[in-house]
Amino acid sequence: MSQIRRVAIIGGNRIPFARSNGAYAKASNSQMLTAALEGLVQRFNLAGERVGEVVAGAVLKHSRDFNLTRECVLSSSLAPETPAYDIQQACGTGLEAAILVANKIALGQIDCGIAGGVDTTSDAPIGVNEKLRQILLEANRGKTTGDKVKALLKIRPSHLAPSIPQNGEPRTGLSMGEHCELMAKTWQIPRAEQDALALASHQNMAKAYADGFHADLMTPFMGLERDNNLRADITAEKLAGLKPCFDRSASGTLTPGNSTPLTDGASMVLLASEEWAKARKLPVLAYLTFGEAAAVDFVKKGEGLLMAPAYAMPRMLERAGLTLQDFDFYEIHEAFAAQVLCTLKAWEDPAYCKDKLGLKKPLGSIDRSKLNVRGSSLAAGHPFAATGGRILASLAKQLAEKGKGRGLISICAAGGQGVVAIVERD
Ligand SMILES: CC(=O)CC(=O)SCCNC(=O)CCNC(=O)[C@H](O)C(C)(C)COP(=O)(O)OP(=O)(O)OC[C@H]1O[C@@H](n2cnc3c(N)ncnc32)[C@H](O)[C@@H]1OP(=O)(O)O
Repeated sequence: MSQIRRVAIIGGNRIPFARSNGAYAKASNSQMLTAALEGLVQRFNLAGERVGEVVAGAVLKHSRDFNLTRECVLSSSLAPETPAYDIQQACGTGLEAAILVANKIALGQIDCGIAGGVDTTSDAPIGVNEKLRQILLEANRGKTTGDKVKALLKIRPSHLAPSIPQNGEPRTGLSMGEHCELMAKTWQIPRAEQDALALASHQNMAKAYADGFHADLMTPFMGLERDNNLRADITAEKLAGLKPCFDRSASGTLTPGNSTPLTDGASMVLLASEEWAKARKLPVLAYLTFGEAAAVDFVKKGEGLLMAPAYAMPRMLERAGLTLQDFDFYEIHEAFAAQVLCTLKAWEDPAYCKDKLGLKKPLGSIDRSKLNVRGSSLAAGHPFAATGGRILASLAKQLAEKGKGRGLISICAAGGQGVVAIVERD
Protein backbone atom coordinates (compact mmCIF):
# COMPACT_ATOMS: atom_id res chain seq x y z
CA MET A 1 0.00 0.00 0.00
CA SER A 2 1.18 3.49 -0.71
CA GLN A 3 1.77 5.91 2.16
CA ILE A 4 0.64 9.49 2.39
CA ARG A 5 3.66 11.80 2.13
CA ARG A 6 3.88 15.52 2.85
CA VAL A 7 3.90 17.65 -0.28
CA ALA A 8 6.47 20.42 -0.30
CA ILE A 9 6.14 23.63 -2.27
CA ILE A 10 9.64 24.38 -3.51
CA GLY A 11 8.89 27.59 -5.35
CA GLY A 12 7.12 29.24 -8.21
CA ASN A 13 7.84 31.23 -11.28
CA ARG A 14 5.61 33.41 -13.38
CA ILE A 15 5.96 35.97 -16.07
CA PRO A 16 4.74 39.46 -15.16
CA PHE A 17 1.03 39.76 -15.92
CA ALA A 18 0.01 42.19 -18.66
CA ARG A 19 -3.27 43.90 -19.40
CA SER A 20 -4.69 42.34 -22.54
CA ASN A 21 -3.96 43.80 -25.95
CA GLY A 22 -0.81 45.39 -24.59
CA ALA A 23 2.67 44.06 -23.89
CA TYR A 24 1.82 40.43 -24.75
CA ALA A 25 -0.62 41.14 -27.59
CA LYS A 26 1.55 39.08 -29.93
CA ALA A 27 2.36 36.28 -27.46
CA SER A 28 0.60 32.91 -27.57
CA ASN A 29 -0.42 30.78 -24.60
CA SER A 30 2.31 28.38 -25.62
CA GLN A 31 5.04 31.04 -25.54
CA MET A 32 3.90 32.41 -22.19
CA LEU A 33 3.55 29.02 -20.49
CA THR A 34 6.91 27.89 -21.87
CA ALA A 35 8.51 31.08 -20.52
CA ALA A 36 7.04 30.51 -17.04
CA LEU A 37 8.11 26.84 -17.13
CA GLU A 38 11.62 27.53 -18.41
CA GLY A 39 12.15 30.20 -15.76
CA LEU A 40 11.21 27.64 -13.10
CA VAL A 41 13.48 25.01 -14.65
CA GLN A 42 16.44 27.39 -14.61
CA ARG A 43 15.72 28.64 -11.09
CA PHE A 44 15.75 25.13 -9.65
CA ASN A 45 18.38 23.57 -11.95
CA LEU A 46 16.02 21.09 -13.55
CA ALA A 47 17.44 21.26 -17.10
CA GLY A 48 17.65 17.76 -18.56
CA GLU A 49 15.68 16.25 -15.64
CA ARG A 50 12.66 13.99 -16.05
CA VAL A 51 10.04 15.48 -13.76
CA GLY A 52 7.21 13.23 -12.48
CA GLU A 53 4.65 15.17 -14.46
CA VAL A 54 3.68 18.67 -15.52
CA VAL A 55 0.01 19.64 -15.27
CA ALA A 56 -1.34 22.98 -16.46
CA GLY A 57 -4.12 24.45 -18.54
CA ALA A 58 -5.74 27.43 -20.13
CA VAL A 59 -9.37 28.56 -19.96
CA LEU A 60 -9.24 29.95 -23.49
CA LYS A 61 -7.37 27.52 -25.73
CA HIS A 62 -6.88 27.21 -29.48
CA SER A 63 -7.79 23.80 -30.89
CA ARG A 64 -4.22 23.56 -32.23
CA ASP A 65 -3.05 23.49 -28.59
CA PHE A 66 -4.69 20.14 -27.91
CA ASN A 67 -2.08 19.29 -25.25
CA LEU A 68 -0.60 22.69 -24.62
CA THR A 69 1.34 21.63 -21.52
CA ARG A 70 3.10 18.76 -23.28
CA GLU A 71 4.10 21.08 -26.12
CA CYS A 72 5.53 23.52 -23.57
CA VAL A 73 7.53 20.74 -21.94
CA LEU A 74 8.96 19.85 -25.36
CA SER A 75 9.88 23.51 -25.89
CA SER A 76 11.56 23.73 -22.47
CA SER A 77 14.85 22.26 -21.33
CA LEU A 78 13.16 19.62 -19.17
CA ALA A 79 13.83 16.05 -20.34
CA PRO A 80 11.45 15.26 -23.24
CA GLU A 81 10.55 12.09 -21.30
CA THR A 82 8.55 14.24 -18.83
CA PRO A 83 4.82 13.43 -19.12
CA ALA A 84 2.48 16.41 -19.27
CA TYR A 85 -1.21 17.11 -19.73
CA ASP A 86 -3.79 19.90 -19.70
CA ILE A 87 -6.65 20.35 -17.28
CA GLN A 88 -9.31 23.06 -17.18
CA GLN A 89 -11.40 24.22 -14.25
CA ALA A 90 -11.87 27.85 -15.28
CA CYS A 91 -10.12 30.19 -12.85
CA GLY A 92 -9.55 27.24 -10.50
CA THR A 93 -7.26 25.59 -13.08
CA GLY A 94 -3.87 26.52 -11.61
CA LEU A 95 -4.76 25.52 -8.06
CA GLU A 96 -6.57 22.36 -9.14
CA ALA A 97 -3.49 21.39 -11.19
CA ALA A 98 -1.37 21.79 -8.05
CA ILE A 99 -3.79 19.65 -6.03
CA LEU A 100 -3.64 16.90 -8.69
CA VAL A 101 0.16 16.91 -8.69
CA ALA A 102 0.23 17.04 -4.88
CA ASN A 103 -2.07 14.04 -4.60
CA LYS A 104 0.24 11.96 -6.79
CA ILE A 105 3.26 13.00 -4.76
CA ALA A 106 1.40 12.25 -1.52
CA LEU A 107 0.52 8.77 -2.77
CA GLY A 108 4.10 8.09 -3.86
CA GLN A 109 3.21 7.84 -7.54
CA ILE A 110 5.63 10.62 -8.45
CA ASP A 111 8.37 12.39 -6.47
CA CYS A 112 8.07 15.82 -7.98
CA GLY A 113 5.81 17.67 -10.37
CA ILE A 114 5.06 21.08 -11.80
CA ALA A 115 1.62 22.70 -11.89
CA GLY A 116 0.36 25.91 -13.39
CA GLY A 117 -1.67 27.69 -15.99
CA VAL A 118 -1.77 30.34 -18.63
CA ASP A 119 -4.32 32.53 -20.35
CA THR A 120 -4.53 35.26 -22.91
CA THR A 121 -7.53 37.23 -24.00
CA SER A 122 -5.35 39.10 -26.52
CA ASP A 123 -4.87 35.93 -28.57
CA ALA A 124 -8.34 34.51 -27.96
CA PRO A 125 -9.29 31.47 -30.05
CA ILE A 126 -11.67 32.99 -32.56
CA GLY A 127 -13.58 30.21 -34.30
CA VAL A 128 -15.36 30.03 -37.60
CA ASN A 129 -19.09 30.60 -37.82
CA GLU A 130 -21.00 27.35 -37.09
CA LYS A 131 -22.71 27.36 -40.52
CA LEU A 132 -19.35 27.83 -42.27
CA ARG A 133 -17.86 25.04 -40.14
CA GLN A 134 -20.60 22.64 -41.29
CA ILE A 135 -19.99 23.57 -44.94
CA LEU A 136 -16.22 23.09 -44.58
CA LEU A 137 -16.79 19.68 -42.97
CA GLU A 138 -19.11 18.74 -45.83
CA ALA A 139 -16.52 19.88 -48.37
CA ASN A 140 -13.86 17.88 -46.56
CA ARG A 141 -16.03 14.76 -46.74
CA GLY A 142 -16.66 15.24 -50.47
CA LYS A 143 -15.22 12.37 -52.52
CA THR A 144 -14.85 14.27 -55.78
CA THR A 145 -13.81 17.81 -56.66
CA GLY A 146 -17.40 18.33 -57.76
CA ASP A 147 -18.70 17.34 -54.29
CA LYS A 148 -16.29 19.77 -52.65
CA VAL A 149 -17.13 22.67 -54.97
CA LYS A 150 -20.85 22.00 -54.51
CA ALA A 151 -20.46 22.31 -50.74
CA LEU A 152 -18.23 25.40 -50.92
CA LEU A 153 -20.71 27.18 -53.19
CA LYS A 154 -23.10 27.25 -50.20
CA ILE A 155 -20.89 29.80 -48.43
CA ARG A 156 -22.62 33.16 -48.02
CA PRO A 157 -21.08 36.46 -46.78
CA SER A 158 -22.98 36.13 -43.47
CA HIS A 159 -21.13 32.85 -42.84
CA LEU A 160 -17.85 34.78 -42.59
CA ALA A 161 -18.84 36.39 -39.25
CA PRO A 162 -16.43 34.84 -36.70
CA SER A 163 -17.40 33.05 -33.50
CA ILE A 164 -15.73 35.06 -30.73
CA PRO A 165 -15.42 33.56 -27.21
CA GLN A 166 -17.44 35.48 -24.64
CA ASN A 167 -16.39 36.11 -21.04
CA GLY A 168 -19.81 34.82 -20.06
CA GLU A 169 -21.67 31.94 -18.51
CA PRO A 170 -23.20 29.79 -21.29
CA ARG A 171 -26.29 28.78 -19.26
CA THR A 172 -27.30 32.29 -18.27
CA GLY A 173 -25.83 34.44 -21.02
CA LEU A 174 -24.58 36.85 -18.35
CA SER A 175 -20.95 37.89 -18.04
CA MET A 176 -18.91 37.13 -14.91
CA GLY A 177 -19.22 40.80 -13.97
CA GLU A 178 -23.00 40.83 -14.39
CA HIS A 179 -23.24 37.75 -12.17
CA CYS A 180 -21.04 39.35 -9.55
CA GLU A 181 -23.08 42.54 -9.68
CA LEU A 182 -26.15 40.42 -8.82
CA MET A 183 -24.23 38.91 -5.89
CA ALA A 184 -23.20 42.36 -4.69
CA LYS A 185 -26.87 43.37 -4.66
CA THR A 186 -27.96 40.19 -2.84
CA TRP A 187 -25.32 40.73 -0.15
CA GLN A 188 -25.68 44.53 -0.18
CA ILE A 189 -21.98 45.21 -0.63
CA PRO A 190 -21.44 48.99 -0.77
CA ARG A 191 -19.37 50.44 -3.62
CA ALA A 192 -17.06 52.13 -1.10
CA GLU A 193 -16.13 48.75 0.47
CA GLN A 194 -15.32 47.33 -2.96
CA ASP A 195 -13.14 50.31 -3.83
CA ALA A 196 -11.35 50.10 -0.45
CA LEU A 197 -10.46 46.46 -1.16
CA ALA A 198 -9.15 47.40 -4.61
CA LEU A 199 -7.07 50.23 -3.15
CA ALA A 200 -5.55 47.88 -0.54
CA SER A 201 -4.71 45.32 -3.24
CA HIS A 202 -2.71 47.88 -5.26
CA GLN A 203 -1.04 49.34 -2.17
CA ASN A 204 -0.08 45.89 -0.83
CA MET A 205 1.32 44.78 -4.17
CA ALA A 206 3.24 48.04 -4.66
CA LYS A 207 4.82 47.46 -1.24
CA ALA A 208 5.62 43.85 -2.19
CA TYR A 209 7.53 45.11 -5.24
CA ALA A 210 9.29 47.76 -3.14
CA ASP A 211 10.34 45.02 -0.67
CA GLY A 212 11.73 42.88 -3.50
CA PHE A 213 9.15 40.18 -2.70
CA HIS A 214 8.69 39.21 -6.36
CA ALA A 215 12.40 38.97 -7.19
CA ASP A 216 12.51 35.17 -7.01
CA LEU A 217 8.90 34.56 -8.13
CA MET A 218 9.09 36.11 -11.59
CA THR A 219 11.16 36.19 -14.77
CA PRO A 220 10.84 39.11 -17.22
CA PHE A 221 9.07 38.40 -20.50
CA MET A 222 8.93 40.43 -23.70
CA GLY A 223 10.49 43.43 -22.00
CA LEU A 224 8.04 43.48 -19.07
CA GLU A 225 9.54 43.23 -15.58
CA ARG A 226 6.47 43.72 -13.40
CA ASP A 227 2.69 43.43 -13.61
CA ASN A 228 1.60 46.38 -15.70
CA ASN A 229 -1.90 46.63 -14.21
CA LEU A 230 -0.41 47.75 -10.90
CA ARG A 231 -1.12 51.45 -10.36
CA ALA A 232 1.29 53.20 -8.03
CA ASP A 233 -0.70 56.42 -8.33
CA ILE A 234 -4.05 54.87 -7.38
CA THR A 235 -6.20 56.88 -4.95
CA ALA A 236 -9.58 56.39 -3.31
CA GLU A 237 -10.80 59.48 -5.18
CA LYS A 238 -9.82 58.09 -8.59
CA LEU A 239 -11.52 54.78 -7.81
CA ALA A 240 -14.64 56.55 -6.59
CA GLY A 241 -14.80 58.51 -9.85
CA LEU A 242 -15.01 55.44 -12.13
CA LYS A 243 -18.34 54.61 -13.71
CA PRO A 244 -20.05 51.23 -13.10
CA CYS A 245 -19.42 48.93 -16.07
CA PHE A 246 -21.70 45.90 -15.67
CA ASP A 247 -24.85 47.58 -14.36
CA ARG A 248 -24.60 51.10 -15.74
CA SER A 249 -27.63 52.32 -13.76
CA ALA A 250 -27.32 54.28 -10.52
CA SER A 251 -27.45 51.01 -8.56
CA GLY A 252 -24.36 49.51 -10.28
CA THR A 253 -21.32 49.11 -8.01
CA LEU A 254 -18.75 47.14 -10.04
CA THR A 255 -16.29 49.35 -11.97
CA PRO A 256 -13.08 48.75 -13.95
CA GLY A 257 -11.24 49.70 -10.74
CA ASN A 258 -12.82 47.10 -8.45
CA SER A 259 -13.00 44.37 -11.15
CA THR A 260 -10.04 42.48 -12.54
CA PRO A 261 -8.99 43.59 -16.01
CA LEU A 262 -8.70 41.13 -18.89
CA THR A 263 -5.11 39.94 -18.55
CA ASP A 264 -2.42 37.82 -20.26
CA GLY A 265 0.09 35.75 -18.28
CA ALA A 266 1.37 32.39 -17.06
CA SER A 267 2.58 30.81 -13.82
CA MET A 268 4.19 27.55 -12.68
CA VAL A 269 4.88 25.98 -9.25
CA LEU A 270 7.32 23.20 -8.33
CA LEU A 271 6.00 20.60 -5.84
CA ALA A 272 7.91 17.63 -4.46
CA SER A 273 8.29 15.07 -1.72
CA GLU A 274 10.55 16.11 1.15
CA GLU A 275 13.06 13.40 0.18
CA TRP A 276 13.30 14.71 -3.39
CA ALA A 277 13.87 18.26 -2.16
CA LYS A 278 16.44 17.13 0.39
CA ALA A 279 18.39 15.12 -2.17
CA ARG A 280 18.72 18.29 -4.28
CA LYS A 281 19.38 20.56 -1.29
CA LEU A 282 16.33 22.63 -2.25
CA PRO A 283 14.72 24.43 0.70
CA VAL A 284 11.02 23.82 1.30
CA LEU A 285 8.93 27.01 1.41
CA ALA A 286 5.76 25.38 2.82
CA TYR A 287 3.51 22.35 2.47
CA LEU A 288 0.29 21.99 0.50
CA THR A 289 -1.79 20.07 3.01
CA PHE A 290 -5.48 20.23 2.02
CA GLY A 291 -7.53 20.97 -1.07
CA GLU A 292 -11.24 20.96 -1.80
CA ALA A 293 -13.49 21.89 -4.70
CA ALA A 294 -17.20 22.72 -4.64
CA ALA A 295 -19.88 23.69 -7.12
CA VAL A 296 -23.17 25.55 -6.69
CA ASP A 297 -26.46 25.29 -8.55
CA PHE A 298 -26.62 28.81 -9.99
CA VAL A 299 -29.06 27.69 -12.69
CA LYS A 300 -32.07 26.19 -10.86
CA LYS A 301 -31.44 27.27 -7.26
CA GLY A 302 -30.20 30.76 -8.21
CA GLU A 303 -27.12 30.62 -5.99
CA GLY A 304 -24.53 33.33 -6.74
CA LEU A 305 -22.30 32.16 -9.59
CA LEU A 306 -19.05 32.86 -7.73
CA MET A 307 -20.14 31.60 -4.29
CA ALA A 308 -18.77 28.03 -4.51
CA PRO A 309 -15.70 28.76 -2.32
CA ALA A 310 -18.15 29.58 0.50
CA TYR A 311 -19.29 25.94 0.31
CA ALA A 312 -15.86 24.38 -0.18
CA MET A 313 -14.36 26.10 2.85
CA PRO A 314 -16.33 24.50 5.73
CA ARG A 315 -15.89 21.04 4.17
CA MET A 316 -12.13 21.49 4.02
CA LEU A 317 -11.89 23.06 7.47
CA GLU A 318 -13.81 20.14 8.97
CA ARG A 319 -11.45 17.62 7.37
CA ALA A 320 -8.46 19.65 8.56
CA GLY A 321 -9.88 20.07 12.09
CA LEU A 322 -9.42 23.85 11.83
CA THR A 323 -11.55 26.97 12.13
CA LEU A 324 -11.62 29.92 9.74
CA GLN A 325 -9.68 31.93 12.31
CA ASP A 326 -6.73 29.49 12.51
CA PHE A 327 -4.75 31.19 9.73
CA ASP A 328 -1.95 33.73 9.44
CA PHE A 329 -2.67 34.61 5.81
CA TYR A 330 -5.84 34.60 3.70
CA GLU A 331 -5.40 34.58 -0.06
CA ILE A 332 -8.85 35.16 -1.53
CA HIS A 333 -8.69 35.61 -5.30
CA GLU A 334 -10.08 39.03 -6.18
CA ALA A 335 -11.99 38.21 -9.36
CA PHE A 336 -14.01 41.21 -8.32
CA ALA A 337 -13.73 43.00 -4.97
CA ALA A 338 -17.42 42.20 -4.49
CA GLN A 339 -16.76 38.45 -4.82
CA VAL A 340 -14.33 38.56 -1.88
CA LEU A 341 -16.70 40.66 0.21
CA CYS A 342 -19.75 38.49 -0.56
CA THR A 343 -17.80 35.37 0.47
CA LEU A 344 -16.59 36.94 3.73
CA LYS A 345 -20.12 38.14 4.52
CA ALA A 346 -21.54 34.68 3.79
CA TRP A 347 -19.15 33.07 6.28
CA GLU A 348 -20.28 35.58 8.91
CA ASP A 349 -23.99 35.13 8.25
CA PRO A 350 -25.74 32.74 10.71
CA ALA A 351 -28.73 32.06 8.41
CA TYR A 352 -26.61 31.39 5.30
CA CYS A 353 -24.19 29.17 7.23
CA LYS A 354 -27.09 27.20 8.73
CA ASP A 355 -29.46 26.97 5.74
CA LYS A 356 -27.01 26.81 2.83
CA LEU A 357 -23.81 25.43 4.32
CA GLY A 358 -25.49 23.15 6.87
CA LEU A 359 -23.42 24.46 9.79
CA LYS A 360 -24.46 24.73 13.43
CA LYS A 361 -22.79 28.14 13.75
CA PRO A 362 -21.29 30.62 11.28
CA LEU A 363 -17.65 30.27 10.25
CA GLY A 364 -17.23 33.82 11.52
CA SER A 365 -15.08 36.73 10.43
CA ILE A 366 -11.40 36.88 9.58
CA ASP A 367 -8.75 39.37 10.65
CA ARG A 368 -8.80 41.62 7.55
CA SER A 369 -5.18 42.70 8.17
CA LYS A 370 -4.18 39.17 7.10
CA LEU A 371 -6.06 39.31 3.80
CA ASN A 372 -4.11 39.42 0.50
CA VAL A 373 -1.21 41.14 2.23
CA ARG A 374 1.03 41.02 -0.84
CA GLY A 375 -1.77 42.22 -3.15
CA SER A 376 -3.97 40.04 -5.30
CA SER A 377 -5.73 39.87 -8.65
CA LEU A 378 -7.14 43.41 -8.64
CA ALA A 379 -3.57 44.72 -8.67
CA ALA A 380 -1.71 41.93 -10.47
CA GLY A 381 -4.42 41.26 -13.03
CA HIS A 382 -6.06 37.89 -13.60
CA PRO A 383 -5.00 35.68 -16.52
CA PHE A 384 -7.64 33.10 -15.56
CA ALA A 385 -5.74 29.77 -15.32
CA ALA A 386 -2.51 31.46 -14.21
CA THR A 387 -3.93 32.94 -11.02
CA GLY A 388 -3.79 29.74 -8.92
CA GLY A 389 -0.04 29.36 -9.45
CA ARG A 390 0.57 33.01 -8.64
CA ILE A 391 -1.32 32.72 -5.38
CA LEU A 392 0.17 29.38 -4.32
CA ALA A 393 3.77 30.49 -4.87
CA SER A 394 3.16 33.85 -3.20
CA LEU A 395 1.52 32.28 -0.14
CA ALA A 396 4.28 29.65 0.24
CA LYS A 397 6.85 32.45 0.16
CA GLN A 398 4.92 34.53 2.71
CA LEU A 399 4.92 31.53 5.06
CA ALA A 400 8.65 30.93 4.47
CA GLU A 401 9.36 34.58 5.33
CA LYS A 402 7.25 34.31 8.49
CA GLY A 403 9.04 31.08 9.42
CA LYS A 404 5.97 29.24 10.66
CA GLY A 405 2.25 29.46 10.08
CA ARG A 406 -0.77 28.58 8.03
CA GLY A 407 -2.39 30.12 4.96
CA LEU A 408 -5.74 29.70 3.26
CA ILE A 409 -6.49 29.98 -0.46
CA SER A 410 -9.93 30.56 -1.97
CA ILE A 411 -10.52 30.83 -5.72
CA CYS A 412 -13.89 31.26 -7.40
CA ALA A 413 -14.38 29.89 -10.90
CA ALA A 414 -16.84 30.16 -13.77
CA GLY A 415 -19.44 27.41 -14.04
CA GLY A 416 -20.38 27.97 -10.40
CA GLN A 417 -17.24 26.27 -9.10
CA GLY A 418 -14.62 27.06 -6.50
CA VAL A 419 -11.31 25.61 -5.30
CA VAL A 420 -9.79 26.14 -1.86
CA ALA A 421 -6.58 24.92 -0.23
CA ILE A 422 -4.47 25.07 2.91
CA VAL A 423 -0.72 25.73 2.91
CA GLU A 424 1.32 25.25 6.11
CA ARG A 425 4.84 25.59 7.44
CA ASP A 426 6.05 24.31 10.78
C1 LIG B 1 -13.44 33.24 -15.04
C2 LIG B 1 -13.53 32.48 -13.76
O1 LIG B 1 -13.49 31.24 -13.79
C3 LIG B 1 -13.75 33.17 -12.43
C4 LIG B 1 -13.33 34.59 -12.29
O2 LIG B 1 -12.26 34.91 -11.86
S1 LIG B 1 -14.46 35.70 -12.76
C5 LIG B 1 -13.51 37.10 -13.28
C6 LIG B 1 -13.09 36.94 -14.69
N1 LIG B 1 -12.63 38.20 -15.21
C7 LIG B 1 -13.44 39.05 -15.82
O3 LIG B 1 -14.62 38.82 -15.97
C8 LIG B 1 -12.79 40.32 -16.36
C9 LIG B 1 -13.70 41.44 -16.12
N2 LIG B 1 -13.14 42.64 -16.67
C10 LIG B 1 -13.58 43.20 -17.82
O4 LIG B 1 -14.40 42.65 -18.54
C11 LIG B 1 -13.04 44.55 -18.20
O5 LIG B 1 -11.73 44.70 -17.74
C12 LIG B 1 -13.95 45.68 -17.61
C13 LIG B 1 -15.34 45.60 -18.26
C14 LIG B 1 -14.08 45.58 -16.10
C15 LIG B 1 -13.32 47.05 -17.90
O6 LIG B 1 -13.09 47.14 -19.25
P1 LIG B 1 -12.72 48.55 -19.90
O7 LIG B 1 -13.88 49.47 -19.76
O8 LIG B 1 -12.16 48.28 -21.23
O9 LIG B 1 -11.60 49.03 -18.89
P2 LIG B 1 -10.46 50.06 -19.03
O10 LIG B 1 -10.55 50.80 -20.32
O11 LIG B 1 -9.19 49.37 -18.73
O12 LIG B 1 -10.78 51.01 -17.83
C16 LIG B 1 -11.79 52.00 -17.91
C17 LIG B 1 -11.26 53.24 -17.24
O13 LIG B 1 -11.05 52.95 -15.87
C18 LIG B 1 -9.73 53.30 -15.51
N3 LIG B 1 -9.27 52.36 -14.50
C19 LIG B 1 -9.28 51.02 -14.57
N4 LIG B 1 -8.78 50.51 -13.44
C20 LIG B 1 -8.46 51.55 -12.64
C21 LIG B 1 -7.92 51.65 -11.36
N5 LIG B 1 -7.59 50.58 -10.65
N6 LIG B 1 -7.71 52.90 -10.86
C22 LIG B 1 -8.02 54.00 -11.55
N7 LIG B 1 -8.55 53.95 -12.79
C23 LIG B 1 -8.77 52.74 -13.32
C24 LIG B 1 -8.94 53.20 -16.80
O14 LIG B 1 -7.78 54.00 -16.78
C25 LIG B 1 -9.92 53.71 -17.80
O15 LIG B 1 -9.93 55.11 -17.76
P3 LIG B 1 -9.96 55.95 -19.13
O16 LIG B 1 -11.27 55.58 -19.77
O17 LIG B 1 -9.86 57.36 -18.66
O18 LIG B 1 -8.78 55.46 -19.92
